[in-house]
Amino acid sequence: MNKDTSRTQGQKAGAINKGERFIYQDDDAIEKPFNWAQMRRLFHYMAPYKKELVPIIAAMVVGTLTRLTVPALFIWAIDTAIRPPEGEGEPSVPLLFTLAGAMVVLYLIQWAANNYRIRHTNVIGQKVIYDLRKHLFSHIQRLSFRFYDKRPAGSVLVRVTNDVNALQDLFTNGVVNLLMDCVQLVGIVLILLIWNFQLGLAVMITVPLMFIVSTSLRKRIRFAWQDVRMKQSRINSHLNESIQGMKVTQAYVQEKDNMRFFNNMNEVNIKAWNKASALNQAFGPIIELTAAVGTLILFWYGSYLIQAGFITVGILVGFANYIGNFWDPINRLGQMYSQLLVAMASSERIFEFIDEQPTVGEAKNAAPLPSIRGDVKFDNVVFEYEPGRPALKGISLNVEAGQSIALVGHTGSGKSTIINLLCRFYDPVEGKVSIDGVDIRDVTIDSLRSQVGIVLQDTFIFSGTIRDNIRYGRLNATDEEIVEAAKAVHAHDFIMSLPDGYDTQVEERGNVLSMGQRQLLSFARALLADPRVLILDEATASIDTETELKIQDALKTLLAGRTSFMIAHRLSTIRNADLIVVLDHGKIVEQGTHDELIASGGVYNGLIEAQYRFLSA
Ligand SMILES: Nc1ncnc2c1ncn2[C@@H]1O[C@H](COP(=O)(O)OP(=O)(O)OP(=O)(O)O)[C@@H](O)[C@H]1O
Repeated sequence: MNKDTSRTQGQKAGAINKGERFIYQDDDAIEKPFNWAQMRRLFHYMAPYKKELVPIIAAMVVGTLTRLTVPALFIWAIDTAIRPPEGEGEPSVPLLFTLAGAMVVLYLIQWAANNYRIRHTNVIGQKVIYDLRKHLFSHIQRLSFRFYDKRPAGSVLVRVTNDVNALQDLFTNGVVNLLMDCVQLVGIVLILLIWNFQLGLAVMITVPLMFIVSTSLRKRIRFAWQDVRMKQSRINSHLNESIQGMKVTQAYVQEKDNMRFFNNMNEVNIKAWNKASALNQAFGPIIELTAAVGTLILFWYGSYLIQAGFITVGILVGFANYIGNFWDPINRLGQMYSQLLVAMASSERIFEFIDEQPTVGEAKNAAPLPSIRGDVKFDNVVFEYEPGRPALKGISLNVEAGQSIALVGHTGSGKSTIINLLCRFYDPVEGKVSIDGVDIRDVTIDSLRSQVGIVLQDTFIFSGTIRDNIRYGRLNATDEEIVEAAKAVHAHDFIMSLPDGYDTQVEERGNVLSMGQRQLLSFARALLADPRVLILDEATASIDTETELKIQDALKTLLAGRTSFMIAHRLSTIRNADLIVVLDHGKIVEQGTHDELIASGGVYNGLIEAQYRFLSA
């Protein structure tokens, strides 16, 4: 069973149980005191709506003032129209009716003002949430691969969805209610103290006591909500992984085990939620008890003051009325405080992402990379994903524009890493990568990546039409250009055989398409983008000879006139390359053409022989 380990910064609460199949690392717990700077930062998102807030605040002030005026009319009615003190006139029914009419008018004004306030704060709240989510998403899109290496997709998802949603209440009505309650409280306190200072103090004597008790609850509530978010994040990470890996789960009949694991997480989540919710609820009874004691004091001390002739009956009724209105905002402020704590926990998690800087940053004076020819140079490049474990150990490579390079080597030898550096998904620890003699760290990332095309082994198909998927290569391409590109890579025929041709809807990841078809689509996408440098991670899955021939032919079209780097698995692709680079444990151990390398009888020759042996076995 999970232990709650989410208390200390940097502490990983990840391991579920020794020997469990899935191990998730929770996000680091973020432990900071309630901090106004962070709240100010959050409220900064409301700044663009300052003007729209003015009439809302005006409505709030009008609503509060009318609410505060009504008890004053009660006192007037009792002390003047119903039971005037001896010698100060007679009871007056017309005055009573006038005052009742005035109260009705005040109630109507209050109703209209509240209506306006609620409707418009909701609209502004939604806009703020929209902006915050947009900011967060656009920021995480810029974050480097290192950021994603460390986090399961589900935990990133939770911050953009759940954590932002958790701020919804705060922005839709919390902020304005907070202001309203503060104004109401200050108003009531002033009125009570002015009417009768002693009685005012006496009924409010319980307030400090309540604050002392509730303060001790605050810290626990904050941690409890933070814990809930972490447990939810863990569920989401698992869910995300389970859905992605559903085929494997079913193929290995792991549903039961998966279910057990999920139940376990679900249970832990419910417990965390119940704990936080119970702590939250504790505020209510504390307020009620304080209110009851306050009322007792009012009637006990108030009766004494009436008897002693210090106050009138009207004042006592007025006090009772105000006191009724006094605990409401205090109760709401207590709840609001919990809401603020929830928002605090979520905003900490959101700002943690927003403050994350891309490790692959853009130099201050980065200029756009001019149109390139396609000369690529690796200059003694050293790289490590994790400190002390170099994945590339001094790679030097000189590639002329238009050359095709095949990267070969055992699994884990560093082929993909070379490509990751060329696209600047990571930066080298030592040495440099340059294109046309320009260090790629000195140019803007957009200008670099828009000239370096990449076709990945696991071709990503987005949900949408086939046409949209090809157009992803160049968004302003015309329909004709799309068809032309598809024809050039032999994708046109299979596309036309689909029910709606280019308008056929494909689901996320393109599950309805075969491996070969997905490859051809990605070739069309790359051809449309027309990059000078093309990177190709060749799919290893064996496909039928006819598709293989089509792919070979499509490749020829795709590679013509470009510098290309291929992580090549097919012998035909490797053989046709201008230069074969053989990697082993992060080092280049051989390079040359196919014939040269075979003749030298080294590592490459061994790899090819092994492949032949495997095929003929
Ligand atoms: N994101 C990562 N974080 C940490 N280490 C990594 C990461 N990606 C790769 N590595 C490590 O870096 C080394 C080189 O990996 P790389 O992916 O470049 O190999 P490869 O030659 O492309 O392998 P394959 O043919 O299996 O795709 C390996 O030891 C691998 O474990």
